[in-house]
Amino acid sequence: MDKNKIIVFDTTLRDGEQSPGCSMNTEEKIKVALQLEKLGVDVIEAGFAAASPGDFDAVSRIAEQVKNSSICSLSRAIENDIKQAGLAVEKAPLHRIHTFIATSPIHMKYKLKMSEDEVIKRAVHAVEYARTFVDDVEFSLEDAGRSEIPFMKEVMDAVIAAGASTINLPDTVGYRLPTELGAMVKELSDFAGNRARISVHNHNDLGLATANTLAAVTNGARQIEVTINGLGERAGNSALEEAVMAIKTRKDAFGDLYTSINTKEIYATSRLVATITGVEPQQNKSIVGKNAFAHESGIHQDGVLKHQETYEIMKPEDVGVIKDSTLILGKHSGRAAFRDKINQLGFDKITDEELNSAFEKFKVLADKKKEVTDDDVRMLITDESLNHDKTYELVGLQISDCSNGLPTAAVSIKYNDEIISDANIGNGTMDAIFKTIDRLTGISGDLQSYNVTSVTEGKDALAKVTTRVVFDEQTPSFVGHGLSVDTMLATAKAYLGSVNSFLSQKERLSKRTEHQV
Ligand SMILES: CC(=O)SCCNC(=O)CCNC(=O)[C@H](O)C(C)(C)COP(=O)(O)OP(=O)(O)OC[C@H]1O[C@@H](n2cnc3c(N)ncnc32)[C@H](O)[C@@H]1OP(=O)(O)O
Ligand SMILES: CC(C)C(=O)C(=O)O
Ligand SMILES: [Mg+2]
Repeated sequence: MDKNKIIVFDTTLRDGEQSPGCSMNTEEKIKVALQLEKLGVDVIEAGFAAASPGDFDAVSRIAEQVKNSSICSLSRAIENDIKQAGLAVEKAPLHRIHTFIATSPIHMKYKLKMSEDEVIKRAVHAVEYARTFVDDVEFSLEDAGRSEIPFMKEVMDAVIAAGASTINLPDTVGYRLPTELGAMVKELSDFAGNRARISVHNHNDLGLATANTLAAVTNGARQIEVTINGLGERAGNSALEEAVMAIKTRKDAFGDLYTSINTKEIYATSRLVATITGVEPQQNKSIVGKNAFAHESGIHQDGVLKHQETYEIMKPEDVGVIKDSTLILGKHSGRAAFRDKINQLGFDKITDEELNSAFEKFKVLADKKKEVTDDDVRMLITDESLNHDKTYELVGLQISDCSNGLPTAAVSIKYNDEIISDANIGNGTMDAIFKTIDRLTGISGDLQSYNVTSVTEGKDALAKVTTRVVFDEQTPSFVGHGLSVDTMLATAKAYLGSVNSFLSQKERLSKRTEHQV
C-alpha cells in the first residue's frame, strides 16, 4: 500500500444520484462513468444494484465498459443486496462490493431495531458473503459520525477479520466538526494499523464536508468518498473537485500526499454532470462555478493583470477551464476549426457521425448567433452524444398561443422512417406540446420536473431544457434533454428524449428478462 496515495472513490452515480431530482438513465450513467475513468478516479460507485432492475442494468453495463477504474456497487448487509451487487460488478476487470450497516445508537435503536450483537453478526456475515463474489470488500459503519468509538472498534475488528480491506467512516448526517472528525479518524486509523485502509464519506449539512475530508486525510484516511459538484443526499457530499484541488494546491500542508486525478478533466466532468442532471452548480461554487475564476472589481482586475497570482491561487487551465480561446467560431467557420475546438474542449472519443451531426447544428446556430462560444459547442456535442435513443425524432413544431384563444401545438415526428403529425390544445403552450406528443406516441407521461437554463448570456442564447417524466409505476423517471435557441422547440425535444429513453430502457430490460428465461 502506497502510504502517500489518497484513493479517490467517486459516488456521483450512487450518493450523487440520491440528490432529489438527480436520477440519471443508464446511457447517461455510462457517459458519466467513462468521463470519471478519464478523470482518473480509482473507484466508481456505479449505483445500488439491488435498488431496481434499472440500477442493476446500469451498474452491470458500466462494469462491462470501464477498464481502468474499479467498479463498485453499494449493498445493505443483506444477502440478496450483496448478490445483486456481486453479479452486477463481476464483468469489470477491477471490482468491489461496498456493504454497510449503521453503528450509531440512534440508528440501531430506531431504524434497524437491532442490538449491537445483531449488528456485528450481520456485518460479519455481509463481509464474508461479499468475499464469495469479490476479493475487494469495503465495509461502512453508517453514521460513524454519531457512533461510539469502543463499539466501532469492535465492529472494525470483526469485519477486518471477515475480509474487509477498506473501512469507511461516514459522517452520514454531516454532524462533525473538522477537529472532531480528525480526532476520530486518527484514533481509528491507528487502531486499524496496516490491517485496513481508512476511508471517509462526509456530508455537507453544516457546510463542512470538504473541511472534514481534508481533516481526515491529514489524520490518516487514505480513501476519500466524494462526488462531482458536491451532489448527494440532502445538502450533498464532499465535492471531488474541492478535495482534490486542495491537496494539489496546498502541497505545503499535505506534504507528499497525492491523488491520481487528472485535474485538467475536472471542468469537463463538472459540465457533463450538470448537463445530464439539469442541476447547475451555484455560480460561486469553488473550482467549477461560473464565477470561480472571474474577477469583477477594479482592484482585483488590476492585480491579476499585473500578476495572476495576486488573486488566483490556482490556474483555471489546471482544472480544464479554457480562458481566452483564440479561435472564434462563427458562421464562416469550417469543419477544421470546429474539430479543433472540440479537441481543445477535451472531447476525444467523439465519432465522425456525432461530429458531422453536431457540425450541422453548429451551422444552424451560427446563422442565428453572432458568436458561438465554447459553452455552446460543449452543449452541442454533449447533446449529440446524449440523444442516442431516437425511436421518435422531432421533425416540426408549430404553436399558437393568443391571450384570449386556445393554446395549440401541431407536432410532426419521425417514427420508423414515416412522418406522423397531430395537433392538440392544452392549458398552455407546453401542455399542448406534451399532450400532442402523448397522443402521437400512444404513451402518456407525467411531467415530474422541468428545468430551463440559458447556455450563455444574451437574447440569442441557446436554451437547454431538461425534463423528468414518469411513464409507469414500475420504472423511475426518465430524463430528456433539448437544446435550441427556441425554448418551445427545446421543450418538445426534451420531452421526446424522455419518451425515447423510457422505450429503450423498457426494450433492454425485456431482452434481459427473455435472456434470463
Ligand atoms: C446513507 C445512505 O445513503 S444509505 C443508501 C441509500 N440508498 C438507497 O436507499 C437506495 C434506494 N433504495 C431502495 O430502492 C429501497 O430502499 C431498497 C430496495 C434498498 C429497500 O426497499 P424495501 O425492502 O422496500 O425497504 P425500505 O426501503 O422500506 O426500508 C429499508 C429496510 O432496510 C433496513 N436496512 C437499512 N439499512 C440496512 C442495512 N445496512 N443492512 C440491513 N438492513 C438495512 C431497514 O431497517 C428497513 O428494514 P425494515 O423494512 O425491516 O424496517
Ligand atoms: C452508505 C453510506 C456510505 C452513505 O452514503 C452514508 O452513510 O452517507
Ligand atoms: Mg452518503
